[in-house]
Amino acid sequence: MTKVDIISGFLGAGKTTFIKKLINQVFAGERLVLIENEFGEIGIDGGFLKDAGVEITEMNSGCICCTLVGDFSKALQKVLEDYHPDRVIIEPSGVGKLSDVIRAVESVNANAEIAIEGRIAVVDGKKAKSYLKNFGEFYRDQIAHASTIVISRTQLMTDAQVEECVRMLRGENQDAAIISTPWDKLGQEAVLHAFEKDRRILDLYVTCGCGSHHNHQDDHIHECCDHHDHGEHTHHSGCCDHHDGSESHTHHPESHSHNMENHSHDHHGHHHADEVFTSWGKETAHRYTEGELEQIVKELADTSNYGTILRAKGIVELETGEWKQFDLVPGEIEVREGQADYTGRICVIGTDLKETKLQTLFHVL
Ligand SMILES: Nc1nc2c(ncn2[C@@H]2O[C@H](COP(=O)(O)OP(=O)(O)OP(=O)(O)O)[C@@H](O)[C@H]2O)c(=O)[nH]1
Repeated sequence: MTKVDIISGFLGAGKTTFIKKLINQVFAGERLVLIENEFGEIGIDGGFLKDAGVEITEMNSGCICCTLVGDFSKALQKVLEDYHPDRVIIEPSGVGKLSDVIRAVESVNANAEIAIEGRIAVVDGKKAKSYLKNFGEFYRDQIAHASTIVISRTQLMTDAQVEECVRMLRGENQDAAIISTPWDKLGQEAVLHAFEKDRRILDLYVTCGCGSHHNHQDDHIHECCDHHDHGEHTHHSGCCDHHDGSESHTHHPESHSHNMENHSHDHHGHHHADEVFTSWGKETAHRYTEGELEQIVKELADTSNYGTILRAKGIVELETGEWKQFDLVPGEIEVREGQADYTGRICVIGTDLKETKLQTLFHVL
C-alpha cells in the first residue's frame, strides 16, 4: 500500500518549504516520490530535492485537477509501477482545487493500492483574509477539504493576528487540525500528531500576558473544544468559535495589494484556474547584474505596471557567473544564492499580466 499526501496551498503559501520540512523531518527513510504541478509552463522548484534521493515528476502548464487530469492519472500510475514508493507526495499548483485533486487521486485508486493519508492546506497567515475575499472559489476549496491546515509565516504575525486567522479558518473548516506554530519551532512529533488526529488543534503558539511567544510543544496539544486553564496563559485557539464566515464572504474590493480584484463573485461557480489566473514564463540565457535583478524584482513588487502579480519566482545567472534565485509574493521579496542550472528560468503568475512589459523588464524579448 502506497500512502499519498496532498500538500495544497495558494500561490506562494509555502508548500515547497513545508514539503522540504516533511521530507527531512517526518518522512526521512521512506521511499518517496514527489509529483509537482506548476500552473506556469516553466518549472522552477524541480531541482530542490534531487540530491536527497527523492524521485520528482514535474507536470507543468496547467492543473492536475482540470486540464492535466488525464496526464496526472497516467503519471501517478507510472510512478507506482516504476518505483513502488512508500509514499507519494503531491504538490498541486497554487490555484488547483484540493477537492478536484482528491477526486483525481481517487479515480486512480480504483486500480491501485494507494491510500490518501494527508489532505493538507498550507495557508499564508498574513494573506488569508484578503485571499479568501478575492480568490474565494479556489482558496476556500483548499481550506474546506483539508484534514490539516498549516499556517505559514506566523512568526511574522502578532498573537492577535494568529488568533484571528485561526478563527477565520475554523469558520471554513470545523474539523481540520490547524497548526499555527512558527515552522522553525515545529517539531516532528507535533506534525505527526496533526497528521494522525482528525479533530485537533495544535495550540503551540500560546498567547501570554507578557506578549512573547512560547513554545509549549510537549504539553500544549489540545483536543478541539477543550478549554484549559494554564495560569496566566490565555488560550484562544478559536476551535469552538464557529465563525459564520460573513466577513470572508463580503465582496469588497481588495485594499491590501495593488489592484487586486475580487474574483470570488461566484462562490459556487466552477471556474478553471486558467479562466481567472494567467502565467508568463521564459527560459533565458540573459546574465543580469546583481543590482539589475534586485531592481527588477522590486519593480514587480512595488508597482502595478505589470498586472496584478500574485507570485513570481525564478533562477537566473549573474554577469559574474553566480546564480541567483528570487521569490516574490505580495509584500515579500527574496533574492538569494542559487545553484547553477542549465538555463535561467522565470515564472510570473497573476491576473491581467502585461506580457510585453514583462519581457522588456526581464530583457527576454
Ligand atoms: N518568512 C517566511 N517565509 C516563508 C515561509 N513559508 C514560505 N516562505 C517563503 O515564501 C516563498 C514561497 O515559498 P514556497 O515554499 O516556494 O511556496 P509555494 O507554496 O511552494 O509556492 P508556489 O511556487 O506558488 O507553489 C519563499 O521565498 C519562502 O522562503 C514562512 O513560514 N516564513
